[in-house]
Amino acid sequence: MPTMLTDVFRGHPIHLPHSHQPDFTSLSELPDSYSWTPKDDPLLDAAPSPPAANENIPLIDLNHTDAANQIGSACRTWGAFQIANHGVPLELLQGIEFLTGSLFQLPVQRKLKAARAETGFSGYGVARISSFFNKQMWSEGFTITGSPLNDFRKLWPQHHLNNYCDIVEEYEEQMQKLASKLMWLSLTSLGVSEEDIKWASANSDLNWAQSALQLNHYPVCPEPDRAMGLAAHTDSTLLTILHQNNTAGLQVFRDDIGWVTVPPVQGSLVVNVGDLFHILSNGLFKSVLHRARVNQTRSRLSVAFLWGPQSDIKISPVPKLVSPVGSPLYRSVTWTEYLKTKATHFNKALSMIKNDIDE
Ligand SMILES: C=C1C[C@]23C[C@H]1CC[C@H]2[C@@]12CCC[C@@](C)(C(=O)O1)[C@H]2[C@@H]3C(=O)O
Ligand SMILES: O=C(O)CCC(=O)C(=O)O
Ligand SMILES: [Fe+2]
Repeated sequence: MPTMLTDVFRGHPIHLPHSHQPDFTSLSELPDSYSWTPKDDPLLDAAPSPPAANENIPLIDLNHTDAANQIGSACRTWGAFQIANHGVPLELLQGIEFLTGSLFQLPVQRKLKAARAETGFSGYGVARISSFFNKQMWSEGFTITGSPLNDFRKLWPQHHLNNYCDIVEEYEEQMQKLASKLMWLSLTSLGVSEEDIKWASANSDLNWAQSALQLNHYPVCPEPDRAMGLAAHTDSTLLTILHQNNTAGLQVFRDDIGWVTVPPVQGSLVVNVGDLFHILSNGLFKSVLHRARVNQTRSRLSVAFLWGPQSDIKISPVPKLVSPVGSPLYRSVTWTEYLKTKATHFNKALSMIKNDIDE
C-alpha cells in the first residue's frame, strides 16, 4: 500500500505557539504578533532596485509553437511563469474563486468545525510553515486532497455540497492534465523524453500523480507594509499552478533582483517550479522562493494546485542531465519522505538531500 498524502504529517504535528485563529475583521491596528521586521525574515525588505523594477516573469501563450522552449527558459531563469490559452474554462476558474470566497466568508466558528488536526492534512487553518516563524501571518487557508466531501460537510448544508464538490473535483482533474502537459513541455526543452523517466511515461500507470489544493485568503489589513500574508517559501512539489483573484500580492524572488510582484492577468494561471522538479532536473530548473503580501483596501484570494508524484515513487535527477564525469546533485527521495523532511527542517530540506560533491 503506498503511503497517502493524508498520512504524511501523522508523525509531524504542527505546534503553534499562540492562539492562532484570529478574527481579522475585529482588528483595526496591527497587533505586535503580526508585525514583521527583518529579524523575523532576513529577506523581508529585499525590494527590486529601479532598473530591475519592471522585470517580470514571462506570460507564455500555450498555443505558441515555441511554448516548450519559452517554458524551459522561464523554469531556468525564474522558476515561474504565467500561462494564457491553457484550456481551463474561465467559468471553472470563476467557480473555484467563488467557492473560495464563500468558504472564507463563513463565520469563524463554522470554519473551525473543519479545522485541520495537528497531525492532519486537510481542513481549515494557518499555513503549515507558520511554526517556523516567530510572527503570525495575515492569512487563513484551507487544504484539500482528493474529495473535499468530508471536510465540506462540516461547513455547508447538504444542498450546497454536490455543487461545491463537483467544482473542486473538476478543478483537480483539469489541473492534473495541465500540470502533466507543462511538465513534459519543460522536459522536452531539456531534451528529456518519456523513455528517460519510466515512472512518468505514458505507458506507466496513469495515476502516478497526487496533489493537494490550497485555498488561501488574505483579508484586508490595516498596516500591510508591516504584515506578511504568507512567508517566503518554496513548494515541495514538481509544479504548482496558482489562480489568484484580481488583487496583486504574490511575489517571486530573484537573487539578482529581489522581490518581484506577479501582476494578476485575468484568465491566466501562474506556474512555479517546486523542489522535486528542481531535483528531477538536477538543479537546472529553479525552485522559486515566493511569498504573498497583503493589501489595505482589497482582500485577496488564491488557489494553489500543488502537484507531485505518487508518494512512494523515488525521484532522482534524470541521468541524461547529469554530466558524464559528475555525480547527481541530489539523492533520490519520495514525495512523502520529502514532505516529512520539509515539515521538520523547512527551507533546509533541499540542502539536506544534496550529495556531498568535493571537487
Ligand atoms: C502537499 C503539500 C505541500 C504543502 C504541504 C502539503 C499540503 C499544503 C502545502 C502548503 C501550501 C502553502 C505553502 C506550503 C509551504 C505550506 O505550508 O503548505 C505548502 C507545502 C509545501 O509545498 O511544502
Ligand atoms: O497566495 C499566493 O499567491 C501564494 C500561495 C502559495 O504560495 C501557496 O499556497 O503555496
Ligand atoms: Fe507556495
